[in-house]
Amino acid sequence: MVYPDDSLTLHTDLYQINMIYTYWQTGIDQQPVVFEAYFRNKPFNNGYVIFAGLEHTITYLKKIKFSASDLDYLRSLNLYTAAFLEYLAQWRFTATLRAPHEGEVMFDHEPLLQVEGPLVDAQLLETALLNIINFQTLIATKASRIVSAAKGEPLLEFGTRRAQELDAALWGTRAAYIGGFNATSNVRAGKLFNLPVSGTHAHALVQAYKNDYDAFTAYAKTHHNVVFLVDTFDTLKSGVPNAIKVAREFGDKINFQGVRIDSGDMVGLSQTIRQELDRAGFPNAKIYASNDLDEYAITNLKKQNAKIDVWGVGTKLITAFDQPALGAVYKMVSISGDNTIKLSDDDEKISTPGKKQIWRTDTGDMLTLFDEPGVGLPILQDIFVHGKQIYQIPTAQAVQRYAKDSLSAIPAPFKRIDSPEKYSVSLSKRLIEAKNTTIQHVKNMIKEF
Ligand SMILES: Nc1ncnc2c1ncn2[C@@H]1O[C@H](COP(=O)(O)OP(=O)(O)OP(=O)(O)O)[C@@H](O)[C@H]1O
Ligand SMILES: O=P(O)(O)OC[C@H]1O[C@H](OP(=O)(O)OP(=O)(O)O)[C@H](O)[C@@H]1O
Ligand SMILES: O=C(O)c1cccnc1
Repeated sequence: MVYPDDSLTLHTDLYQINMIYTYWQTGIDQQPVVFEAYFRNKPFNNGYVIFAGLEHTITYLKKIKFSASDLDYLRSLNLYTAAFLEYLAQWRFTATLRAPHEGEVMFDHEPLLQVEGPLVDAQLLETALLNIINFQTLIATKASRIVSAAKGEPLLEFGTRRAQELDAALWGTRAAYIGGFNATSNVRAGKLFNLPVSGTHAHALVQAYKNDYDAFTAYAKTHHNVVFLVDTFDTLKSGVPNAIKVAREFGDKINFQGVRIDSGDMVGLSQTIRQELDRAGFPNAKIYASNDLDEYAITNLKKQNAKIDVWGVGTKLITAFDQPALGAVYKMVSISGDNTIKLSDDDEKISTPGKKQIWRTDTGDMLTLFDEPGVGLPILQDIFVHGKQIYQIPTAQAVQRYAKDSLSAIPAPFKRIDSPEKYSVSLSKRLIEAKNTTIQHVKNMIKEF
């Protein structure tokens, strides 16, 4: 079924709407609250994350309201009164959203998003906000690790065919770009986000012409800046010699860029291919490689002195193969000016109450109460104020640059992809006091009950 007025407003869990119904019936839906999103464990045992998802968050919030078909659908559930549906029809987003710059380096327990406003607004948004930032931050972080392993060599994002459906491919490749990838093979992502697009050709081209020579010749006749895929039948006996033959025959006409290998022993093959290309007079031709690559495979291949210049990475990046979810949660930290907390037997899971700010200094980050004076750079900034967008979305290029600069300000030991040192994130004295007071307060409440 396609609804002409479909919206993302119902992209939420049913329980959010059920809670809003209760808040509304009991008259607390407009109480001022603050919710914050944060994660407890850094993914991939990495030392940091790259915050991503802000652009999608903004486009989601800009359009959020219940459409006629949204309301018809809710009516069909027979869970709510007509008066409540009318209330939803009139509802508009009026909260304030704070977030770090997209591309900012962030750490566990730091607010990635802060929503301040009516309880109804903050509650409705939880699911979609977490859905967006959990995925994109995860992929940008994975990309950043792969970029670190490639040590400045170009990285192409090839993951669309293996991504978890269309949206994940699209926003995932943008996140990969923020994390430092140079280009994507996804043409729609190129169009929508103005990302550089790039690509070679597949085995099908060689199969279609039945042999390497005819395939490369046909491709060379129709393209400039060509990269030939040389491993369809036999890399060294057919693919590489025919690539060289065609490159020589076409000369300047095709601006031969190099060859891609996608199977076999990438170390031995790349070393031999390098010698062959050099000997044939193509010392500037590059060797592209792809095939289940990630930061570990790239590190391993480099250690073995593989002669690879350009890395194509798909599946393991776009699916965050070794850790498919970032566990950011979204917790209420204050209601009607009172700090509030979620207790747990597990100390790690006790939330830190109060609306917060993050301050970055040379010696680490400090979380303070929002209005407390801090030292260093404040990380959370206003994105929407009372429902109005005040932050302009930068270009993807600017976000990528921001991520690079943000990362270069963090000392190397915290950025190792293997066993990084733990970056210091501390709580201010006032925040610790607020936490202890709130815990004591809740314990007294339980005792009285
Ligand atoms: N010399 C090497 N050292 C370490 N890893 C390598 C080396 N050569 C290839 N790899 C990596 O090993 C993995 C396994 O490759 P595998 O042998 O399954 O591929 P293949 O059989 O050659 O190709 P395919 O099955 O895709 O046609 C790939 O991720 C590849 O990038
Ligand atoms: O390996 P990835 O990191 O996911 O990169 C994308 C892969 O997509 C293509 O393969 P294709 O779908 O043709 O399958 P293949 O594995 O048989 O080459 C390409 O040749 C890469 O191998
Ligand atoms: O352009 C390529 O080489 C490419 C694109 C998508 C997937 N694998 C390879």
